[in-house]
Amino acid sequence: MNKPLLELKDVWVSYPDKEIKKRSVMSYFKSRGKKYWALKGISFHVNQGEVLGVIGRNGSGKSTLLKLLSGLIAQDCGEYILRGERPVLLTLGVGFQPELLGIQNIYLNGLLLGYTKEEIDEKLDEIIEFSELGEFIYKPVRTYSSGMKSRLGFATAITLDPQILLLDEILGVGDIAFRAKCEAKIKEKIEGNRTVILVTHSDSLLRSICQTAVWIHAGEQMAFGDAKTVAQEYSSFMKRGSR
Ligand SMILES: Nc1ncnc2c1ncn2[C@@H]1O[C@H](COP(=O)(O)OP(=O)(O)OP(=O)(O)O)[C@@H](O)[C@H]1O
Repeated sequence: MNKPLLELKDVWVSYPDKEIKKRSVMSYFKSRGKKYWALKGISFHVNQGEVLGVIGRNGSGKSTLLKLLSGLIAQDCGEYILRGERPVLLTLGVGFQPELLGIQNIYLNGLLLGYTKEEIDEKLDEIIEFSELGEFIYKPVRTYSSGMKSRLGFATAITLDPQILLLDEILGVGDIAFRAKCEAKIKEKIEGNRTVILVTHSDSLLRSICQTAVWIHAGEQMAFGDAKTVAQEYSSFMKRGSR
């Protein structure tokens, strides 16, 4: 059997202590060098062609995990093994220049994701069609709603087809019809042997499109495995209202 495309082994990630700002100047000096651990010992793997869901409450560390996987930040300790191309992170509105037109942002994002102008030219019509933005594609992104930004970002990243796509709550916005279209496109990626890692608050999304899932709570890994089982554990936990 092939080795996983991506593996984390006991990975820890910290930020400078976020409480420092609130304290006095003296306590700032006393606490210099202190760390806030956003991820504490995360271990999981993703195989080629799998869709992995990352679930957890607000502030649990999901975005931090995606930032780590995309190479935006590095772990303090533990191992991150990548046996493929660097994953491409798609977050809502990140990387958009509000004063540029939608179509210019497609090129900007495409280039930032590492594609050439010719590759983007080739896919441009498909991206615009998928986004369903119509004439808005020739308007500045500052005039877009959050749903429209999400359409543009999703259409660009999914059409350019990276080997590993990271989606940060991108499916939580937009109308039901567009969401269904995105889900269908992700399923198409799975059939095309592409790998997707997506962050969500929705256990039903985990059940419908993910094969495996990781549940993170306050930086700690509560579960990793079959998506339906993890979704079940997460929803019972949420119903109990545990903290
Ligand atoms: N740049 C940063 N500096 C300091 N602390 C940070 C930074 N970014 C995130 N954190 C903290 O790390 C923790 C995890 O944040 P993260 O954004 O990864 O959570 P999340 O699960 O994605 O949350 P949400 O669901 O609300 O988007 C939070 O307590 C957050 O305040």
